[in-house]
Amino acid sequence: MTGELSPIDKAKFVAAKKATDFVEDGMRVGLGTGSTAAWLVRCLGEMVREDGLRIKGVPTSTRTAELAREVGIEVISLDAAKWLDVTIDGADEFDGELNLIKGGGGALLQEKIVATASDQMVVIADIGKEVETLGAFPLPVEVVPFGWQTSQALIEETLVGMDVLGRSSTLRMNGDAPFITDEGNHILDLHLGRIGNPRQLAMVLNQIPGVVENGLFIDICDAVVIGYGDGRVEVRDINAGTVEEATLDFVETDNLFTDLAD
Ligand SMILES: O=C[C@H](O)[C@H](O)[C@H](O)COP(=O)(O)O
Repeated sequence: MTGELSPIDKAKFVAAKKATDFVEDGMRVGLGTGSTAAWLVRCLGEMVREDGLRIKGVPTSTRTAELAREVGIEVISLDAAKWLDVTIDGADEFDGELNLIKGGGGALLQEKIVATASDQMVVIADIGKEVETLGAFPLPVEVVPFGWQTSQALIEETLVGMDVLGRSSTLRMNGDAPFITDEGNHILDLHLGRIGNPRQLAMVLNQIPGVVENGLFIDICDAVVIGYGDGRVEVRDINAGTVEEATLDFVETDNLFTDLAD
């Protein structure tokens, strides 16, 4: 892809670019999934090819694994890495405590496993992902295909006792067929509107038979790099309690912008 980027792509790009500050030579790095994470993979690939950065990447989806290999990043499995220095990933929503909704692209299971096996998780996002209260974005829940409608009914029943606005859910589709995750499961999107107690909901959902994992990431994220369409970035570190602001230049190269992942 060449030419002028939209403000939202600029915001995603500068967040991803700034987040490369968290990556040092020799690190084992968890590579997220989605359009923002794709920018990160491309930026890291460029650093590998042009600056000699040596990293081992653990991808969170087959899509990211393909892109990482394509841009020159050495890819290893999580079991080979055992533990990661940092994972950098996108999010669908983040709140003031850096709790997240993830899974809009269906990769939440591998993403949560990889993020929790890391010393640090850094989220990269455009400013539109920040919310006061999680829940406007439908919460993805990964369920096994066997008896998924029973799991769905149990989930909706469980939501009656929860601090949420809505309780309906829909099976995610891919055209005419159910969406299938990398682990061969389905995704139910929960239309909750507002999640009053995300910590409680995350625990309760995972007790329901058939539920594999949910897209609430509680106390997992350490820092967020927020991008704006004009090139500004803000790095909020929840542990250090610091906020850093900067402005990045756009350096559009064919290397970085060809085959932009969706
Ligand atoms: O399953 C997908 C992931 O959780 C993504 O990181 C999330 O959906 C954000 O994606 P994007 O950067 O494309 O908005």
